[in-house]
Formats: sequence, C-alpha cells, structure tokens
Amino acid sequence: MNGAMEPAGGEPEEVEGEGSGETGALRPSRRGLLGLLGAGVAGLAVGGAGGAAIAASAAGGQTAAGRSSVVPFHGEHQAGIVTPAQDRLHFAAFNMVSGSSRDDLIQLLRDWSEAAERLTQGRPLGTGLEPGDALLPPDDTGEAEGLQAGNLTLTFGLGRSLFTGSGEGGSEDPYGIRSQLPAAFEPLPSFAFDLLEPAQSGGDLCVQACADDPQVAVHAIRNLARIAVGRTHLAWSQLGFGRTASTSRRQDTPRNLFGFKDGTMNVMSDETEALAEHVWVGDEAPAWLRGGSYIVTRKILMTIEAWDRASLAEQERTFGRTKLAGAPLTGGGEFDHPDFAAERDGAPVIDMAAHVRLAHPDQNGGTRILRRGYNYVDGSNELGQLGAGLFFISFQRDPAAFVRLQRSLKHDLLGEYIRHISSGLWAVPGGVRRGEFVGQRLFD
Ligand SMILES: C=CC1=C(C)c2cc3[nH]c(cc4nc(cc5[nH]c(cc1n2)c(C)c5CCC(=O)O)C(CCC(=O)O)=C4C)c(C)c3C=C
Ligand SMILES: [Fe+2]
Repeated sequence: MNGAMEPAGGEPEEVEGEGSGETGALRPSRRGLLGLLGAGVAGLAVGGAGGAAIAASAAGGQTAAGRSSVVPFHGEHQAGIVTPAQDRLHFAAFNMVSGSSRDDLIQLLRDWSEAAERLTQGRPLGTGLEPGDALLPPDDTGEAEGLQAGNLTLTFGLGRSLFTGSGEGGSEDPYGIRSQLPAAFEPLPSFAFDLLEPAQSGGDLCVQACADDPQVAVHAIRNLARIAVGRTHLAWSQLGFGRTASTSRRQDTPRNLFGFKDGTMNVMSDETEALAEHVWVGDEAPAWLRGGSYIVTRKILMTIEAWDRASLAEQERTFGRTKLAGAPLTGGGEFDHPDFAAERDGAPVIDMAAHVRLAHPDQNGGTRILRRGYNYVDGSNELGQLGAGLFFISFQRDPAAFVRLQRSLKHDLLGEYIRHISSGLWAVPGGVRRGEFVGQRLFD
C-alpha cells in the first residue's frame, strides 16, 4: 500500500495555508481530479487560486468563489481543533497490534500523514479506482468518489498506553518513547456516576474525522484503518451528526438533543490569548507536544424520554438558560453574562446546581476548555428508548482542566438526565509541517 501513495499523475493543486483554522479556497472533487489527470494534463503545473479554478472548471466542478471546502492538513496546529466545527463526525480509537515495534509505529504515523494530506484535499488514496492489478483491491475504497473534500479535518491523538504499555501498572516502554511522556499526561480518574464501557473507551491512538458530509468522514476513517492493517486495528468508533459547539463567531450556535443552544460560551478561534492559555500546550511539555493539545472524549447518554416529560421551567432551571434564546435566566441576550448573584424571592435566579453555574470559569478558578462535541443516536432499545446523547469532545492544554470541571459537575442538575458511558484521553501533537509526519518530533 505504501508504494501506492503516489498520485496517478502530476500533483493536483496545492492548497496553501495553516491547518489551524480558516478554510482554503478550493473545491476539488475526487472524480473531477481523476478525470483531469486521466485527460492527459497530469503534468500541468497547477498552483494558487487561478490554477485551482482551471482545475475545477476543466473537471466540470465548482470554482469556489466565496465557498471553500478544503482545510489544509499542514500548519502550526493540527486542523480540527479551532477549525470552524463541521456538522459531521466519525471518531475512531485504535489499538496497536501486540508485538508491533517502534518502526511500525513510525511507519504507521508516516502513512497516515501522507494519506491524511490527500484525503483532506479530496483526493483518493493511491490511484483511487483506476484499473490496476485486477487481482488486488483498488487503492481507495471508493465511496467518496465524486464527493467534495467537505472541509474534512483529521486530528490525530496518542494514548498514554503508547508510552507505558497497556499492561498492569503501565510500566513498559514498547515503542521507546517513555522518556517523552509529559508530566501532565495522567490517566483520567473515575468520576461519580460513570458507567463506562471499557470496550468503548480509551485506545492507543485516536483519529477525529470531521467533515460537512458524513460519507467523507467515514471514508477517511475506513481508509486509515485499511492502510494500518497489521500495525493497528480499530478498537471502537462513534458517528456524530450535529455539532454541539461553535468554534468561530461566524457560526450560529447549534442545539444539543435536549433542544438547548450549546457552545455559546466556548473558546473561539479568534481568542488568541485564551487559546494560548487554555488550549495549546506550551513550554511545560516536551517539544513534540508544543502547539498541540489534549483531547478528552466522553460519550454521554441522555435520557431523552425523561427529559421530554420535564416541564420547560425544570429544563431551563437545569441549564440556567432559556430554551428558545439560550439567554441566561438573569436576562439579556445569548451572549450576555449570567448574574450568578441575582436573587428572586430570596433564592438565586440561577440555581446553585445549574449546569452553567457549575461549569462557569468563575466557579473553577478560571478554567476554560474548547468544546467540540456532536449529537449521536445509536438506535433504540427494546423499551423504545433512544440510545442518544452527546459525544462530548474537549481540547485543553492540561487534562487537569477537564478533571476540575467534571468534578465540579458532581451535583449538576443535569446529572439526573445523563450517564457517561465512554471515556478517552489522548495527547494531540503539534501541527504537521510539510514533509513531516504527525508526532515526528517524538522520535528525534
Ligand atoms: C466537564 C465538562 C463538561 C461536560 C461533561 C458537559 C456536558 C454537557 N453539557 C451540556 C450542555 C451545555 N453545556 C453548556 C455550557 C458549558 N458546559 C461546559 C462543560 C461541560 N459540559 C462548559 C465549560 C460550559 C460553558 C460554561 C460557561 O463558560 O458559561 C451549555 C450552555 C451554553 C454554552 O455555553 O455552551 C449547555 C446547553 C450537555 C447536554 C452535556 C452532557 C450531555
Ligand atoms: Fe456543558
């Protein structure tokens, strides 16, 4: 498979920019690019916006004016953190094959990085579906053929077990990187009301695939799993269909499955100082993690049926915000600050156990995290109850920030309606420079 990583012909358009946020300006489609290459213009030097327009129009595709669908893979930070949150998620956790070596891990990260660059540009792997050796499977599984790049981002994380082994006590060093374990990279403790399923928790590696199109996200995870065969295997994965956070002020605040606006007070992509303080890892960590972050995932089952029987007053009391506007119960608009000191008839207007009070930075020593979760529905059970909830994702400079918040939520009114059923924590290396692979500095 490695040898099949080269494009069918010359290099399609390059997409310049940082993987740290704003999208590029191209809308290449897989079929269009293949058609273009197949038409004998493979050697055409295509660069910049003009080249992109030529490529897109020759392929019968769209030229992108004002609409963009490629988020560069390379940049100072990995894409998919402050990138405006796309609407679809396929999150996957992987475990290394037992007996795999340091070289296997390096080659895996190299292959994944090469593949991620192509996938995020909307290009198929290898020669795509081009006829090749009929006795071999095609290089690409094909279901994204003809689809746009869809703002796909692929964000890679490394589990603590890669550094310590997954055995009892975690005292091994299977890949020779134990000395690079950051001091802050401690396992998450157990929390009150956890009902975690081990088979859906943790993992040696994780990949967060976000896109505008679910098929693009699924295609990416599927092909990354496929080229990883023999080195790592899929441990569990989760689909999400509606973002529950905004990371850019240009985005409307979405709603979670309890019908409330979610993500109002998130850390936004233009909050440079807050990002440096709360999201990006700094000099406290080894070089490979600087400019990176830690990702926490929590699959949180929401008892939809019980919630739907609760009165509007009870629902609003639970969050401390109005359901329609998402405004604090103390008044103003969605983005106005709640007045936690306000009282009515001698009682706090925002309940002492309301979610937004307990999660607010004022209650947590100034702690902030960047939330990037998704709604999910996994079907229903024999009682006719939806297996639905929030696949919570947060990025933070130190996992201790999440621990602090989650402990603070111990008496959250929301606790009556939710259960945490899966958990994960991974270190997300800093951004990938052109010609490098994700996490490369870990092996220097
Ligand atoms: C440990 C961190 C958090 C978990 C777990 C969590 C679960 C969770 N949250 C909602 C819905 C909302 N959360 C809101 C705000 C909010 N939540 C957290 C943290 C966790 N939430 C924070 C840090 C904040 C922001 C607090 C602030 O700065 O004011 C809101 C209000 C709107 C908003 O600001 O986003 C909603 C709604 C659900 C449904 C849920 C578990 C299923
Ligand atoms: Fe919350």
